Amino acid sequence: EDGHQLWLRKQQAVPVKVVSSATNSPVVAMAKQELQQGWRGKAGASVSLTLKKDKAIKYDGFRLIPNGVQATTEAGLLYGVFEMLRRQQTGQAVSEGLLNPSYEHRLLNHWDNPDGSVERGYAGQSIFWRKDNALVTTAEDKTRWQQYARANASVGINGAVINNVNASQLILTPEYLVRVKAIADAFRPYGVKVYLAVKFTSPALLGGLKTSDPLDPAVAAWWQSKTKEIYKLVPDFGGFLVKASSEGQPGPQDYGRTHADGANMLADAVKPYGGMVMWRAFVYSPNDKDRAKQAYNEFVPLDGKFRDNVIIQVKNGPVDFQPREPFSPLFGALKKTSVMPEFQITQEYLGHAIDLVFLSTMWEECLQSDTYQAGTGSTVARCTDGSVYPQKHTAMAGVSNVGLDTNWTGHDFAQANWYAFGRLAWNNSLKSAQIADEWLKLTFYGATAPQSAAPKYAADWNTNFLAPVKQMMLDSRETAVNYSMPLGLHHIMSATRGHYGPGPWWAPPKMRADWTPPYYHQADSTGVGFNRTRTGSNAVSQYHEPLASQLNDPQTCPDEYLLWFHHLPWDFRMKSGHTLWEELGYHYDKGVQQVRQFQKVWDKAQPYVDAERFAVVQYKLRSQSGNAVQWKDACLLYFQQFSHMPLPAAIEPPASNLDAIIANDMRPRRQEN
Ligand SMILES: CO[C@H]1[C@H](O)[C@@H](O)[C@H](O)O[C@@H]1C(=O)O
Repeated sequence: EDGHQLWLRKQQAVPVKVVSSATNSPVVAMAKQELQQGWRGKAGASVSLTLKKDKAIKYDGFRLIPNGVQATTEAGLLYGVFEMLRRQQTGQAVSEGLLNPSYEHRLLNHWDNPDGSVERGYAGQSIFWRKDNALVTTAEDKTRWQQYARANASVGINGAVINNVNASQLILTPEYLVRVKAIADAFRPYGVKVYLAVKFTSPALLGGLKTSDPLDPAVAAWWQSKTKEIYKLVPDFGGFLVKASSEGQPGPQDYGRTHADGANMLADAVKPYGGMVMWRAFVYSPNDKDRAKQAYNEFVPLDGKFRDNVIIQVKNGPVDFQPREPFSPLFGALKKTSVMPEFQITQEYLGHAIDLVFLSTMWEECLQSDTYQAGTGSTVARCTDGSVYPQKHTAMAGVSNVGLDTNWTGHDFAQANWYAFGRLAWNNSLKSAQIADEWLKLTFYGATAPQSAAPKYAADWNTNFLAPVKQMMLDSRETAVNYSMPLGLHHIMSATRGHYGPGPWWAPPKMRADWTPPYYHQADSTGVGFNRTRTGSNAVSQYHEPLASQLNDPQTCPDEYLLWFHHLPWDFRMKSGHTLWEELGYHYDKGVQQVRQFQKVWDKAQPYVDAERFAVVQYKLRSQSGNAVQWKDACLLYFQQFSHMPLPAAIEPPASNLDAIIANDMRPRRQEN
């Protein structure tokens, strides 16, 4: 029951009078309802909701004023109400102040397919689409979409792309568009807009055209009429998201055109309605053998060539949502083009719905990385929110982890990642510690005791639950890096188990060369790591100075990125004084020890958590602990074949041998990349 309600649990609210000068639109009505359901301030207080011109308020931001909220948009009022309630529920003062969002568009991307499956989804089937093209909207669908939209609104998320970027043309058929409209109708009172991912060859596939060449007038006309059809059903439709010329998806390059040609053609179609095009930079291109360099090479020459309602959507790192990557150099490269970060909330490479990993620290690390685009302080956050170079539009996207599971996200703690994404999209300088603190209080405070419990409960809860569990969350991502891909290792996960668990040894036959080991780790008797320095692929040159030189030199490259940028001998002397080989061993071992520590923390948390969630999380931590051992043993034994060195005596000896581990990994399974 509690888990189902996410961080929005039923409150023991007290009466409140709401005074509003705003017309009673659906959004304003929702703001009132939330106040009445959740008010924990002074009983009988009166709260005003005021719509008023105010130059200091940006986008759908708001002001907290004495006893009320003031905004320029209805959504701003709703966000202001949620902010007041959050503060009441987490014991913070509801002081006055101006709160503006960092980004204009704060979106979830759902990789949901028309058949109800979710690509890289670990929380059950899609909440939007069902098997067998069942497109009739049920009362249950509607309720679920409303709950989903409400959760989004409570953290400021104002848009959702409701289908997979590996898009099917089906989504644009009249039958599917009817359901798109139903979803948009359910979202609207919460200020959440619907967007669609589109397949570039839809004009040929659906419209029967001979080509989908973006410069062909008939193709542009097809998109214009399709766009008109969509806006007729969904007048506030947000726009299109496109994955083009990547992983088998068609794109403008199939017709000898550029990404700009493709994006602009779609941008022109949605422009009259105020729509946006989010064009992904996650491309594969023959422009360089080093995959990490390709997006930059592809898009930098196009800077300034995009319409002003196009945003280039860039994954946080240059390869692919690995447990740790340096930031994508594109963030610091585009000056005349709007650029936005894409984070992955679903844990494709971070233990699916089994491992407890709080991703906020990873996103914070990326947002706070300095690109030096316009001198010191040009962080990724500032390069994307328009503070370094002005951007016509700003946005942030997160690949959602939501599915039909009763707790929405598979792992109870994965709810925190949805929450954290929203909070960071609203305020890109928030600290993960604050986000974890809020989420834990909202989600768990009083779960096993009435919330009005004696002060003693509050004190005990803070010491025995909040402090240790928060620390566990804050340490969890580094822990996952330690037991899976420390020191800059990347893309060494299993090819047979959907990227879960270790697999530095093998890829299915005929797999792309850049997915086939040892492409990413380059382990041999001379050492390990990918040489991206000036003597190697020279990916370092895509970064600005002084960072480029810092990364280029193994003596100054941070340990976290060492093997991302360098191929180093096994006996390379680390800053710690250990050899590289020893250091690897210590990191893997530390990761294992850390998960065991998490198990202890959670065991002690038992009195404060309802039995069901306690047991499930406990069980998952046990699996995670076993999986961490597997990662450690597999990777150390595998790399030892090349290092020919003994493992440090202080680390736990492997529990299994390499042959057995590999045999287990290669057990026939459905092959996935
Ligand atoms: C939607 O496809 C995904 C693919 O499943 C995933 O393995 C990879 O990380 O990224 C792709 C992308 O981001 O487009």
